[in-house]
Amino acid sequence: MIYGLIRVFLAFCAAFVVYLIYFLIIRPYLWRRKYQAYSNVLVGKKFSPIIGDLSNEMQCINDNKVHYSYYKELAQETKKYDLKAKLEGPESCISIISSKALKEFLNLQKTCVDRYYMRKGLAEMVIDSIASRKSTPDIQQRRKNVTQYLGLNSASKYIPHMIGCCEKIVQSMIEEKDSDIMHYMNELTFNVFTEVLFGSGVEKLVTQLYPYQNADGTTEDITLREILIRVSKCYIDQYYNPLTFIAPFLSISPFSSFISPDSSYYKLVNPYRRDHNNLQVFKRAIKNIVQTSSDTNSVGRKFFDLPELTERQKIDDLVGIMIAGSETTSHTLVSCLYFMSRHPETLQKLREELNREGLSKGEAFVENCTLETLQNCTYLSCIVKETLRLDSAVADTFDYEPSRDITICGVPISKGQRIKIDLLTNHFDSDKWLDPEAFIPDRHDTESEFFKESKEAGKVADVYARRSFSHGNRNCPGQSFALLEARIVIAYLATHIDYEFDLEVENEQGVGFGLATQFLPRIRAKMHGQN
Ligand code: HEM
Repeated sequence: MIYGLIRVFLAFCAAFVVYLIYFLIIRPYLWRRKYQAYSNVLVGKKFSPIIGDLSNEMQCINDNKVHYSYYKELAQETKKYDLKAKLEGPESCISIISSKALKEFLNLQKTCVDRYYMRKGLAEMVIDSIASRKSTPDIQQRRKNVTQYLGLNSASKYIPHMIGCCEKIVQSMIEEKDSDIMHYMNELTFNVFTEVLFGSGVEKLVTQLYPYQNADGTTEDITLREILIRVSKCYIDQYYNPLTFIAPFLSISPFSSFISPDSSYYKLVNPYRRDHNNLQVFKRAIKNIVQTSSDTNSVGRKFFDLPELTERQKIDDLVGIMIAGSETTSHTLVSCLYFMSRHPETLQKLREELNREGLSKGEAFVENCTLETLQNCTYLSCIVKETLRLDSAVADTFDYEPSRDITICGVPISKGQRIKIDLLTNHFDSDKWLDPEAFIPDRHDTESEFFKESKEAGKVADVYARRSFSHGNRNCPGQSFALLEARIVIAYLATHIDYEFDLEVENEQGVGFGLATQFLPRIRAKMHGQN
């Protein structure tokens, strides 16, 4: 009997080893070889089992510095191709690079390309949200709700609230003198969102402390904002954790594709179990905030009152928006401040424009900051656009998949293959942008000298050369909100503070503040115009 059991156990171990060899080495190797045959597909120079082509990303994260800089470095080489065949760990992914490939991809979206049901990284945090689901009519309706509640016209009523959030942050930054700017921008975008989503009177609730389990087993009481930042970072780390790819059954149920995702939470070991528990603390608190908020007109309440959605869908849509909207915007703000600090002439020019439009320090700012005034501030828009071009918060989109075998630019792509849109390479394409690595906001102003110079040099950026918010029927529905918020915050900070970044950071080449960056620069801020 005992020998029988040992034999079964050994047979199981042998089968697992064979599975690992096939899954980690043979399958990725064969996939890579398939695409090496196509001259318009970029395939990594060397085959690295297990980590695949993630080595660049991992190196950047481990070096605790420059993020996405490898996209810039490789852009001139990458842009020669239509597609990139990339191994993310042992998992394969096709990246859409050229404008031609993107056009074909968007065309296929109309018939047979849709979201891939992603169970890793940030998507795993909100598996019942819009972002992880196929484009069924109800998902399209849920996307419309986001644009309707947070689109430009609806969002403009939050301008006074956004300014109020800026006032508080500036006060704290000046009091602290030497401050962690990422932390402050996170706090700012989080505060903006909480009031927009949960209405007035939630401040007490969002400053309340909640238990958070640390990796060392201790429990700490922290705010919801801090939980969201930490949990998001943990889920990004899960994405790069080899266990997530090698043994997915440790983190999600093997039956999740067959049964309702509602029953698929299946966290066997840490960090998956711990991260999941912390996330549930956050979600329960969000539900409680919406249900107990006295403001029945809040966006959160509107989401909650939609009768056709399950409670999980409602919560995941809300939390999804908080993740998609607050971290991306805060990282963009840090980037923008950083570029203006490196190029003081741009900050000076911006201040002159704001001054002309009556946006100066104090009450004048509050009085004059309207949608119309902001729309007159061309240079302000250019600064935000140029920041998004040079340092997009995300390097590629969520995943897509075809429902049948397809070809893009003559390259066959099998049914179910993960596909993403590369969002950065085109931003550094020297055929489309003059001096692409430089921070030149004027390039986005069709009236500017630099724009004319670019045109004369034959560099004209087509619509697909700007990709920060992606394209197609699953692009970012929060674009207007993000751009409005970024313009208000940058205008407010430019008129209210003088600031300096750490010299060490200022002198670093290729600095970036994309989502998984480990860069936490400090700035010294004082009231604008004071000694
Ligand atoms: C600078 C700020 C932002 C950037 C750079 C950004 C970028 C993106 C990108 C690249 C995607 C993926 C699109 C795709 O898969 O093709 C996305 C999706 C999404 N974003 Fe944003 N975003 C930002 C701000 C916001 C804001 C403020 C909101 C909410 C108001 C938001 C809500 C969403 C949602 C809900 C999705 C999923 C859309 C879907 O799957 O249909 N984002 N965003």
